[in-house]
Amino acid sequence: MALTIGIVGLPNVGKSTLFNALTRNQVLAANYPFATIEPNVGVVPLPDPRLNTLAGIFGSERILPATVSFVDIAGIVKGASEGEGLGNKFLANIREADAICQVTRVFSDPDVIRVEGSTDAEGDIETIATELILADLQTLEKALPRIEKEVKIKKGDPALLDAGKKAQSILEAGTTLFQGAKAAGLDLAEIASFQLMTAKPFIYVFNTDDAGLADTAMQDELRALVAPADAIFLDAKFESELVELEPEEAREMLEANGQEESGLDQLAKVGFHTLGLQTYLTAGPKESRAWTIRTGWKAPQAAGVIHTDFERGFIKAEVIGFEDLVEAGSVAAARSAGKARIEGKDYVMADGDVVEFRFNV
Ligand SMILES: Nc1ncnc2c1ncn2[C@@H]1O[C@H](COP(=O)(O)OP(=O)(O)OP(=O)(O)O)[C@@H](O)[C@H]1O
Ligand SMILES: [Mg+2]
Repeated sequence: MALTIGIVGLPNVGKSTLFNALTRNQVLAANYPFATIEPNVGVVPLPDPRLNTLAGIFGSERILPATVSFVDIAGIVKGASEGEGLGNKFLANIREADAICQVTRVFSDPDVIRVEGSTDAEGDIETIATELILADLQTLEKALPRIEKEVKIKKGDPALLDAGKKAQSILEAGTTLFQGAKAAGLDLAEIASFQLMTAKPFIYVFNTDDAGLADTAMQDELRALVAPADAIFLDAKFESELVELEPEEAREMLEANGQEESGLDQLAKVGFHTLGLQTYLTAGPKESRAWTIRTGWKAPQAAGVIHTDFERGFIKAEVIGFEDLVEAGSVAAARSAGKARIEGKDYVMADGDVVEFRFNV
């Protein structure tokens, strides 16, 4: 499962700077609006120290972490739905994303230009939300009449039409679908095929500076503003410098800055949390590898991520919890300590399960 996160925000707020830090890339990040025109896509391995431990136990030749793709697009301005700035057609590049990461400026550097109409974080968040709502409305205005016609000649799905109309009225009231669906009795799964932007889970990244990282009162305020969505506070410029350093140096820099973990690692974790994802692990002499699944998935479904044959021919799984395996020191020792469990098709996977699937082909 390739997890994709689309990055949105006003122009010149640090989206590409964040993207570069995330992907160790060198796309143009510059102090003028609309530096980004064409989208940038980058794949980021998800840091997981458990894989190094497993590779040690199994003598694995290589490590394959789970990955997250990030898509950095142009900035959106007020009126984008009517063609202001670069318009909003470029949003198509994040239609298929699993989640949206909204970058909001809270750093104060007066040398970095704010686009017209941008004043504070709250106003900026509202501008972006409004433009995404308008873009979704445009999508529905195109799609619904077509479905309506199909339904009339008994070719379309009336339930889809109903769900689409419900979505339309939520959006017309100025609410994002993610926030408004539940109260309106709309199941987001029913409108998945429209690929609406505001139906996706949101993660808010507040791009700040040293002063902001230390200002917990400001952080609490912004966190409350976007709750129940997750909020992350990081200095994208600092993060992009951090990734240039050797890991040891980077750790020292972080410590000197009073941070336990880089903003990027936080973002990866929060992304997983927001999307209800977790990883399970496989290991052997060839490779130690992490696999991304949804929380609550059962063993056969999890096996299907490796290969569809694994799901179809699933017999059972031998499962050892990561901590148990480390404590025992080897699979054989874990087995004799009774820590290796044979699980059937109804087993609900836990994060950090080390698994070997048995299947028929
Ligand atoms: N935390 C920060 N503190 C100070 N300056 C920053 C910070 N983050 C980014 N910047 C600066 O802000 C400017 C704009 O950054 P960037 O190009 O990443 O923005 P963007 O959102 O991608 O803009 P666009 O929509 O035009 O592509 C750059 O000069 C960058 O160095
Ligand atoms: Mg950019």
